[in-house]
Amino acid sequence: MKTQPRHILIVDDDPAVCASLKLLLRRGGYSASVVQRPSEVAGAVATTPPDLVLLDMNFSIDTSGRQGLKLLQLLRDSLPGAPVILLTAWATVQLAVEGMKMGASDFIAKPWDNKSLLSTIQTLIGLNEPAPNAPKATGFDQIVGQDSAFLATLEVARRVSQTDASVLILGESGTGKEVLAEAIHYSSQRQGAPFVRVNLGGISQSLFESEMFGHKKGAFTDAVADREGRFAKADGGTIFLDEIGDLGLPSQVKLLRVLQEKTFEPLGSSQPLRSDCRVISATNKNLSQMVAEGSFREDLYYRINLIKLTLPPLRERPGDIPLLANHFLEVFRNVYNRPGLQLTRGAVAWLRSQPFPGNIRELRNLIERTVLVSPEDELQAQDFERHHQPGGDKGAWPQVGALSLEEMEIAMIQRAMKFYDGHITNVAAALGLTRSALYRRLQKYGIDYEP
Ligand SMILES: Nc1ncnc2c1ncn2[C@@H]1O[C@H](COP(=O)(O)OP(=O)(O)OP(=O)(O)O)[C@@H](O)[C@H]1O
Repeated sequence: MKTQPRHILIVDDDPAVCASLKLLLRRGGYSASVVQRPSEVAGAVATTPPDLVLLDMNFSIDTSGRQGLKLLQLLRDSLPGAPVILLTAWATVQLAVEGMKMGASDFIAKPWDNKSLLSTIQTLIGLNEPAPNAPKATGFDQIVGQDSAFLATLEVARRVSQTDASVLILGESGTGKEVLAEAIHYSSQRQGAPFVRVNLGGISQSLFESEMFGHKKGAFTDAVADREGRFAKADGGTIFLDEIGDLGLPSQVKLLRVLQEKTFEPLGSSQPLRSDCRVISATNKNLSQMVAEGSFREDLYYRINLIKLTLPPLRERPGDIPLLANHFLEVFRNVYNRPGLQLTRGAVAWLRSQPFPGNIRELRNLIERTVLVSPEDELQAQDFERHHQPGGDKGAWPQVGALSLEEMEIAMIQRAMKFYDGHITNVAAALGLTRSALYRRLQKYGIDYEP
């Protein structure tokens, strides 16, 4: 059975823009029609309801953009289900933001990039269609969970993995944001190209440009050689912008420009480079609140979240705890070569009852710690209780610069010695050391112990 091509309406008063968009869309397999006068939009929509609308925001009769917003309102009222993409000039990004608030799906700055415009259209139209019976993508195999809200999020992630749509993943620390970003990448067409993770919370403002865009030798005092930035490394693949909520305002504007224009200049070079990379961002911050408070740019917020995926905290899906616990136990059976490892029913019930503020990471770490220090293969509730440090996996690290590595090592050994009442075998196992390596350190740092 041959399916009808999807229909797209172009609303723009510039005949040259209309002609080139129409050609592009037809080549992309869509049917397209054009309306150049605002007064004709309602009629065109009524005659052939489009699946998607491309709407210019800068009509020459009204440079303020009001005309565009009025048309957007009309389209939202008459075609509530059809996505609208706004076409704007770079200088009028604020206008696009207003449009997004009124329900537009995305905005594209003129001059647009053909490939990314087609990919945005494909994504938005695809989201409105029933789920395809495509085989499940392999990148998702390692993701465990049955909770219905969680599965709904995974389903959207699976669908968008096949597109180049920008994705924003929200969720508390340890809920699996990075795992999900990787799954999207490894089940996309880009799976053969790099997945480049950047922890934006860990990059100082002064290093942002050199880290992201690279630099030429001599661009600044320490630039002793050319250096490739993260955007160049991610070319053809996916860039994962982790902790994007921690990015300072001056860096936000630099990032927005690259995402908008898909080009960047390494420091010390005037030669712009192109990066064809898919952008996935993540944060545990409340970005919309940050936008309201002015600490996160609204235009950047809309640029990165064509698709927003929210991962629930583990305490909201306690039914998944037994599944995850058994999954991790299987991992550690293999890693530590202990095929007999088992969880008692009591242990599963106890794990289920815990709030796990550090989410899945905390659960995983607790299981690993308990496996490491328990001589028995059958793990009981008490074994877990003993090694549980509620919230201890979340934010327990000292500030950068507060301690040297050596000081941290000493503090950790002292803590473990106290925790196990000086029981050397347990302390060594908990720290991942052999007994003799632990003795060497105890002597080196002058920590008291009973031989
Ligand atoms: N659904 C899941 N199934 C199996 N393992 C998971 C799942 N979600 C998370 N994990 C595991 O939990 C740990 C934490 O996950 P991840 O690093 O993706 O979290 P995060 O949300 O990115 O955390 P942060 O915000 O602190 O960077 C990892 O070891 C990961 O393998």
